Amino acid sequence: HWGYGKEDGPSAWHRQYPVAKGNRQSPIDIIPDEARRDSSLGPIFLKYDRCTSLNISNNGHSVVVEFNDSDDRSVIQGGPLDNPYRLKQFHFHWGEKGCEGSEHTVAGIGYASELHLVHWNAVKYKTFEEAATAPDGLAVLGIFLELGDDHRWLHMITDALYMVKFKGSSTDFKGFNPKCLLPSNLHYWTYLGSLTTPPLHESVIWIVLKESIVVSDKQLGMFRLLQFSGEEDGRRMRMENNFRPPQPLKERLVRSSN
Ligand SMILES: COc1cc(C[n+]2ccc3cc(OS(N)(=O)=O)ccc3c2)cc(OC)c1OC
Ligand SMILES: [Zn+2]
Repeated sequence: HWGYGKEDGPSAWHRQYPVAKGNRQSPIDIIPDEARRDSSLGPIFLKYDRCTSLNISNNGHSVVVEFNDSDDRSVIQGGPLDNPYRLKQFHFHWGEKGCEGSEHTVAGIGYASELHLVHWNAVKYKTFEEAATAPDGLAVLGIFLELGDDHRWLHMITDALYMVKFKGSSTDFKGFNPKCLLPSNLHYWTYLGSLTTPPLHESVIWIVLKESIVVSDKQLGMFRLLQFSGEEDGRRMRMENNFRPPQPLKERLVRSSN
């Protein structure tokens, strides 16, 4: 199975997932000076007020909070999107030290972590699975985390991590609204890309926020208490460095909101 180690990590994924060498892979290094400012790109709107979080779980690659996506109660819309996309889950990627851990980089600079809010096009497709294989099926909002003071709301997630320490563990996680994890400014870069983990489907409209949020090293350190491995697995494998490095931009254009 795939992972982030030497043998099963990102450089080996192409063997089982040949699309890893495709033309619209993610993440990428975003170069602000080369992004095209596009006046037709309006603001994005995050309508999360009626969102319903369900559970938090450890899937052996990250910690994931899933939402009820049976109707349009929580959606992202506007910006490069032709219609609303439904929030399905969010998860994080992080490193073992503060200078790397994000998946996207900005002019070669990495952040300590990156939050992905995964949405799917329920107008055109019947299920997440179907959308996940369509070129306009998913919209993932990427938010950079940098180190500084404690984030005032992140404790709501880090306080629950001890309950999902091992791969395959899950627990109720109701009443969490990810709006509290957004930066004050929603200016963004956008480009066409892929899932950053296997199956690496080239089905993602990426929206990466320019402004990062600030979390403390103590808070991020709590994520490193998670394990890649299951409770019964002999070898303990601390969950860290679960990020894919930037992929070739190929013929793509990165656009910038105003
Ligand atoms: C619920 O069924 C699925 C769950 C998942 C779970 N999943 C796997 C990998 C993912 C990678 C993601 O990539 S990222 N890091 O770019 O956000 C986002 C959501 C993901 C969700 C994937 C599927 O097919 C792609 C599924 O349909 C079979
Ligand atoms: Zn991700």
